[in-house]
Amino acid sequence: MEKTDNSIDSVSAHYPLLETIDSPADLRKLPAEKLTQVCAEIRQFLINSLSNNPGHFASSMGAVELTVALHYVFNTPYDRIVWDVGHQAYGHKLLTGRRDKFRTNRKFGGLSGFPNPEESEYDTFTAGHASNSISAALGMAVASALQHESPKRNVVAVIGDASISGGLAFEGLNNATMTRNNLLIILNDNDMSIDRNVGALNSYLAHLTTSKAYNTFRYRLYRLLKKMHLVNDGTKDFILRFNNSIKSLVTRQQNIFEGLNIRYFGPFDGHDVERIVRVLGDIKDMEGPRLLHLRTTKGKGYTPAENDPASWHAPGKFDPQTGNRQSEPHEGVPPKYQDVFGETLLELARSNPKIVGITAAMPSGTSMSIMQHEIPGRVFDVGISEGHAVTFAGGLAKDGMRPYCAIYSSFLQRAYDHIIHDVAIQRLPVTLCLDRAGIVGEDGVTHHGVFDLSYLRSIPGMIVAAPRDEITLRNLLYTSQVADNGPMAIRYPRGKGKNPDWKVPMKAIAIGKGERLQDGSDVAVLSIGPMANLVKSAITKAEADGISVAHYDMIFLKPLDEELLAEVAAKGCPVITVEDGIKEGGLGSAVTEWFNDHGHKVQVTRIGVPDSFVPHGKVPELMKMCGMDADAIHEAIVNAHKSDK
Ligand SMILES: Cc1ncc(C[n+]2csc(CCOP(=O)(O)OP(=O)(O)O)c2C)c(N)n1
Ligand SMILES: CC(=O)[C@@H](O)[C@H](O)COP(=O)(O)O
Ligand SMILES: [Mg+2]
Repeated sequence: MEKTDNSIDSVSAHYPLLETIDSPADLRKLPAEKLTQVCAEIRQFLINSLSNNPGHFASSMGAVELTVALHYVFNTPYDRIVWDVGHQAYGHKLLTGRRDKFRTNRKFGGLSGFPNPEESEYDTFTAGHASNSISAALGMAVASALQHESPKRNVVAVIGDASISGGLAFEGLNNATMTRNNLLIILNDNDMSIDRNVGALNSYLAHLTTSKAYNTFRYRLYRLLKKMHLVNDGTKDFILRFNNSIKSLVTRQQNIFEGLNIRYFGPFDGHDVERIVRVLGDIKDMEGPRLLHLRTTKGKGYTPAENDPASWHAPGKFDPQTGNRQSEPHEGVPPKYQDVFGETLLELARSNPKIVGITAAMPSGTSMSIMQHEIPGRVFDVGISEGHAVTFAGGLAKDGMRPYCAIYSSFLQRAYDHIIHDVAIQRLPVTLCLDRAGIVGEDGVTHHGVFDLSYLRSIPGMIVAAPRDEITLRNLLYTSQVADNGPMAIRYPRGKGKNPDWKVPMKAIAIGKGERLQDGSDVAVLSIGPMANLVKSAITKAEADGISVAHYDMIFLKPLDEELLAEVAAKGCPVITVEDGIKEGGLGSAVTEWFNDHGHKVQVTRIGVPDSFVPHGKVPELMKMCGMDADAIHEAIVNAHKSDK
């Protein structure tokens, strides 16, 4: 495990109460009046630690009180807390025995930046992709009821105001009252996604108020009935309906959750820890699904983050005293791929009025914001709804528009059938722009975009392309709007390219045509995407060893360049395929199948992500671990050459 420079962080600072808490059981020994101090110490710890070893900041800062209250009131880990997305769970990590390891957060071999059941029994479910907590927690609550667990197990889903708008969350809510369960949903409403939160539910939540008088009346009524032993399975529904009618009278609005028969409590101040503890104590033992609505401030307790929560979602290193963030040089530096995408799309949209942009809650992350600023009427932020985003694009394309739908590769996994059913079968000209393709680094196992080549290749009629550099990305984006070729996916990586001078005039690329980058006779390397750069370094080394290597950039995984493959087969030399995706079903598979299907006996070595889930760490560390770095490619060239002799 890598040793971290920890000079100014948590170790040197003093946290008198936090240091006594090695598990939630220690927290529960404290009197409730001490919890405010625990919260303050957690915040200070996060500021000190994350300023030096960066990660997700603002969400965890805003969730401190609810985290402390949950571990204080519930008997974790027996009771389950399911965190949605999981980027707000750093406080939870600190309270559950991982304070001393927090300096390794997001580092290779260190703590995961998200809850991870392999890391701790307190991390009850995989988190990273939004909106799964209600369904997962409901499953756990139902499992507990079916198995008549004793003592009764409480199950809590913690979900943000943006994540609850995802389709999967709605499906969970819809199903929540259909079975016997003891589910509690905590809605952590900070009126923010990563960027501004959007959508009708967001506006609804912003205007949702419940009178104090009503809340007090209901608690008292419930407590009284409980005391009189009148709350049981038979009376529960009646009480709920009675409550709802009173509430409609008092508040003059139908509560959306109560309309679904989920008891609603709130909204309460999510930073008043003692109050949250009291409310949780009151509603903890109620039967049936309940939702507690807490209003919180993203970045709470750190003024720069409160003032600009979007920039402080994951701010990188910063000075804890001033809030100054480490700035990156701009002049003469290669651009980020996302910015090449964003600026090129704007350029194309200026001259093609049919072009529209779609983002699923990631305008900044995908740089769709660039077009959004200049042509807001033609960019749609549809919220966390990758499936809807794709089907919506299908509808737009069906009636004449040219949608560019920019989604992180791993999040697009949520929309697989939408791609097939709502786009590909109808051959609609939707361009899927897959950002963060390949190994992404510190976000880890849930976020690596390594499955897309494989899962898109199997879809009939789908064009699947990956540029090796910024200029090819521009040309592919240009190509996808000049003719109607049906659906096209263009995948590109996280981070920067190589070429500061990328803004050259665009030209169309022939669909399904690769490029010979250099000729050679001993070994042929076929790569796709920016892996071409590593291949180039490996070839330079191999040439120094006296091996003559041909290098082809396939550009398209589908359709395959059959002429190019025939040329390679005719060489009669060993072939190495190189891709930054899972080997099963990707470029290596496609090339092997093609040689086999066309009767060519070619020895193929496949380099790519092995058949396992890749953890978190720096990209070069993970590439090395997967046997995909320049050294591994060089070694494969040398071995292939040897075995051919
Ligand atoms: C399926 C999916 N789409 C997009 C994302 C990227 N993403 C991570 S956090 C986030 C915003 C979450 O907002 P919210 O649920 O309100 O939590 P907050 O950060 O405000 O606490 C988004 C869009 C994701 N993790 N998963
Ligand atoms: C929690 C989440 O899913 C995002 O915040 C993600 O960490 C963003 O990663 P990028 O830094 O690649 O935009
Ligand atoms: Mg939010």
